[in-house]
Amino acid sequence: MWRFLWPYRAPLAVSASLAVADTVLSLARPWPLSLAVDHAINHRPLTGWLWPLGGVSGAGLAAVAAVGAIVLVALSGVTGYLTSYLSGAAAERIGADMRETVYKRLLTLSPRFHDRNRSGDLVTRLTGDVSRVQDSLVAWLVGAVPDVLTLIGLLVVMFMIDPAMTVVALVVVPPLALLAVVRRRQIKAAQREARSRQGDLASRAAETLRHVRAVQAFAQQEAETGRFRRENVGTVRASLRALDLEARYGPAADLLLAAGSGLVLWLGVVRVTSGRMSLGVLLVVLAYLGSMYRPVRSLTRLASTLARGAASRERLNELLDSTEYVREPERPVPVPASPLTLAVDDVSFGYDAEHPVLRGIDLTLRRDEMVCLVGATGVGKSTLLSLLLRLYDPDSGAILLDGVDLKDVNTRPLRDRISLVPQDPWILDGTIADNIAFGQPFATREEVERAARTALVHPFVEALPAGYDTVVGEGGVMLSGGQRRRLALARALLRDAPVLLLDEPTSGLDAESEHAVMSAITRAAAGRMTLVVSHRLRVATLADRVLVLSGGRITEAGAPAELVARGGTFADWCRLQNVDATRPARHLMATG
Ligand SMILES: Nc1ncnc2c1ncn2[C@@H]1O[C@H](COP(=O)(O)OP(=O)(O)OP(=O)(O)O)[C@@H](O)[C@H]1O
Repeated sequence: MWRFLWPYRAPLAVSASLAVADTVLSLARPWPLSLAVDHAINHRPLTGWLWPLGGVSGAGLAAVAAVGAIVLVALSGVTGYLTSYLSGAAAERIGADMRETVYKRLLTLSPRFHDRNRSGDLVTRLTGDVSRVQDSLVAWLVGAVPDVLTLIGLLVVMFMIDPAMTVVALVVVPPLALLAVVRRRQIKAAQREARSRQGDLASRAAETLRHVRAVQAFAQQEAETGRFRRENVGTVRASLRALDLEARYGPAADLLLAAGSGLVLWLGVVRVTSGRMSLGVLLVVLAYLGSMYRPVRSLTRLASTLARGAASRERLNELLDSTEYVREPERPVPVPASPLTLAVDDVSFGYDAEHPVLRGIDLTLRRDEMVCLVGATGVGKSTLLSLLLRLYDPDSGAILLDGVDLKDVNTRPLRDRISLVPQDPWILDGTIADNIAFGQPFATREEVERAARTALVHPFVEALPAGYDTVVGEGGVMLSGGQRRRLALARALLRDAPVLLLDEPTSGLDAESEHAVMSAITRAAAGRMTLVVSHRLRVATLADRVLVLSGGRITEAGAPAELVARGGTFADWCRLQNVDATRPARHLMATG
């Protein structure tokens, strides 16, 4: 966490200095009282630093004491304001930096990490936990630092006035410290549990709201509300446990402090009555004691805030310290600017060690070639695309772009060479133009429109009142499935990358749209390496080669007509889907 504090060392140092000034002012605050009691009322001689007031009358001394008290409070107000504002502003900025760092890290962490963690919980960490750490920072700066300084100052002055009484007042400190340490540990554990419950609750709410249509279609509102209620109650219970620990802590600390005050009062009265201490000094000592116990008490209360912050800090550190991201090479090799081949060489991969998904896959993709990977659902087709994008690294084997292993290049330039049309076209809540330009933010409107025309987005956009500036809603809710798919295709085309990966590009389209998208793909594939993954075998008729993936291996490979002639699985599937793969469609599509 120190790296977040370091850039704000100047304002933090200024506010710490002001806190010292505030401490000095608060140490001076009881002295006007002593001046009034011992000198204005009891007419004790004015010695030491009070000699300039030698000739002043009793009433005059009382007025000096009153004005002094007001000036001290006013100055203290100014330093207090500046300390609060400067440290609070620094904490806000530190919080913003922290949020940005956590967000950046979340975007870097590999899909493996995101597969394990629920997005609602991650959002809770990004917002709620960062705020709590920020609160604890403010508490440190505005609370702990001035309190500790005040305490040290008070102890020094009290020790100078009366060492024995100071030692008596300090008797309660060791049990208080023990109480703080034990309670802090318990509160932190309870707060961690509460935060994790809150994260789960946010995840459930986010997931349900994202799929609210399904919830309504299956009439599950009641059931979902019930499930939410149970988790909500669990969250409240966890928070109450933490609250209970925090609430018990205050009175226990107060009791210890009261015991200390009682002892000092008794000793002070004995000393005043035996003439070893003036009443004014006793009043100052008691005022100091009150002032001393205030920071001690607020420090004990602070322990709860800090424990809460510590629990959140642990949750953030889990993200910041996570090493679950695709490693960038130490000495990266440049990525070929316009590669000619993409080769998968004996690649095996599984999401976990026990369940291999791909075993010994070999495939080569050449420029201006379209390869179609077909296979049953869940066989690992999309997984292979993820490996080509280096979202995961293969367990064995290598993927080579013009002979360069993907592990030896930086991910950013590698992904710049690849355009992906994902199976589930991801649409963000913005305009159609924003969505098309997502991977190419500086594209001109002409370039956006050109990609939109190729991907057959233009015809339906023209019919919309705001055209390319139409806002499509969260997840593209205002578009049909087919429109979303075409939008994703336009986005991929705009990137103008040498490698084009298409995951089920024609699923969910009617025959006419399928034909149109196939013709768009044909035009987009010109001069590129294109790998299409599909169930729909009509799209396979576009390909130069078809690969059949079965049981994690490639079991058939060849031109579509060749595979039909061989009479294997592909031929059977073509028969089932009523597709004639003996006539290559790519040439027909390209010529319109
Ligand atoms: N993130 C993941 N974590 C664990 N297992 C996964 C993950 N993604 C996919 N799988 C599993 O890996 C296997 C291959 O999944 P993949 O999505 O690659 O199949 P697919 O051939 O693309 O299927 P479909 O045609 O239905 O899209 C499946 O058994 C799936 O359950």
